[in-house]
Amino acid sequence: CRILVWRPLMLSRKFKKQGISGPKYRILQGNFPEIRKMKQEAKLTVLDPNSNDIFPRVLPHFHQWMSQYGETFTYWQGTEPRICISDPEAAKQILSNKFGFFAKTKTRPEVLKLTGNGLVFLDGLNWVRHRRILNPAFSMDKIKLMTKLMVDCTLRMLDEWRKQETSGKTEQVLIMNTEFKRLSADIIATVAFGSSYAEGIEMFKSQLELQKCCATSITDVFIPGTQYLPTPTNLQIWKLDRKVNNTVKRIIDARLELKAKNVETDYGNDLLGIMLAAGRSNESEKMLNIDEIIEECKTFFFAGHETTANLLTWSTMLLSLHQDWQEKLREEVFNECGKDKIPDSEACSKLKLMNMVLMESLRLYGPVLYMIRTASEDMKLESLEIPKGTTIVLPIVKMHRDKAVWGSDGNKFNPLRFKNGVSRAANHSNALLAFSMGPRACIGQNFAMMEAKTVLAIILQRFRLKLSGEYKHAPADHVTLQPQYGIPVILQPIDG
Ligand code: HEM
Repeated sequence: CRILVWRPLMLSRKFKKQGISGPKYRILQGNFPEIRKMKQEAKLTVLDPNSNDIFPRVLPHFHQWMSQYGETFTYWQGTEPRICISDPEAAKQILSNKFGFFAKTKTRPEVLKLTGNGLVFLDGLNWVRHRRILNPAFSMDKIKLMTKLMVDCTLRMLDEWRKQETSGKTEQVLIMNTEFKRLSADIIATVAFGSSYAEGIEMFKSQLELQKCCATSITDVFIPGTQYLPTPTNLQIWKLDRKVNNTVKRIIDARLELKAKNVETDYGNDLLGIMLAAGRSNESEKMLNIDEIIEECKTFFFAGHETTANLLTWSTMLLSLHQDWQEKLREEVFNECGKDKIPDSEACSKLKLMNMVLMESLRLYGPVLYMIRTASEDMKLESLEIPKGTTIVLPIVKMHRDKAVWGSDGNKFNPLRFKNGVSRAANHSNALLAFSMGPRACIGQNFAMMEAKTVLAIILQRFRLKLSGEYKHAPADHVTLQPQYGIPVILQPIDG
């Protein structure tokens, strides 16, 4: 009674007193029925490829409620009270809070199966311990060493493309989102876990299926306990989870075996090696147990491949659409890396224009659509009083194109806005939240940027890219931002 009726009533009143309202609460369901309906309708639309105004399509419920109730509004995710806030200063206060007052929001069990209960969802001392152990795996020195492996995986993908070429044809059409997902799965499997291409692809396939289950269930009411019922969806989720766990265990066992047979003197200095070494630590604050290692493997596999694949996908779409920028980047790649030399980390760090294009791509088509935090105490946020237990939603898709923050061309593709650095691109220094900010900012940011630059440099050296006439511009919320109908791109060999 308290959760279903009393709390929603009291909280709605508390917010109303502060001049904040939103769609009406419905017992148990909250606003799920409206969210489902609006999302289904939005998915039927197709946008003009030149339009970057994707907010109404991707998060139609937020768009609708903002126009009805104002930029700050409340809504109900089932019985969970949520407040949506788009102000970058408020976002900064939330994300930079070091005392855990804006904690990670508890997530649904099926999402945890997909992402693993690792760094992304941990909180408190557990998070501190994990982050301290894992940080060294992502130092710039380590990432530079990883670049060579990233190159090898990319060249392997190009070999595959060559095999698929139809004889006599110089051009070929590829569905770039699929290609990049496979590639980034291969890269994270090789670079972070030292595993084989086959194992990487197996993880990628199982996680892709799990992601489909999550994308459909996320707008259903969650009743605690139902995750244990043998429903067809749960049976499917359990099966996929078992597959993922088995693959992870095989990868871990292979590494332990190398050490046991004295083929290697330590566990290796990649992410997996660092975690396994922590597994042997005698100091509790430097120690990870085997279950924690398995969960972290799932987390890094998912977070490490899905997001970067999206960055590559949308950047390719934008470069295919903006031929002038494609030419500028190719020229830069030729100047810094040469026409047919394999790019290394040093050359890639000199690609200033490419960096600007990637930032603009992350602004307009960043993989993470919104971030959420829960107030663990009654909190004051600027003039707003946020009651304990309220979930705060930061709608990145909306904030990244806010004309008041980014200027009148907020919806336009203009990489030059980043020419003086990220902090000067808008009228708030933390306006770009693609990698978040503060203590919980993305641990893999440098890794992702190095991977994106390496892969794009190698492709631009060899191909001209053009969008196929089949392309339908339909960015959609599938846990991350995905092209609903894929991104078919025509690749013309440069020397062809
Ligand atoms: C373009 C690529 C990427 C984007 C846009 C991105 C974005 C983000 C964002 C927005 C967060 C904060 C989420 C939140 O607090 O709610 C985050 C956290 C995280 N990311 Fe990334 N990410 C990317 C690539 C990567 C890669 C390559 C890895 C690993 C290899 C990675 C691993 C993580 C982890 C483990 C966290 C949790 C950090 C913590 O809470 O301490 N990400 N990422």
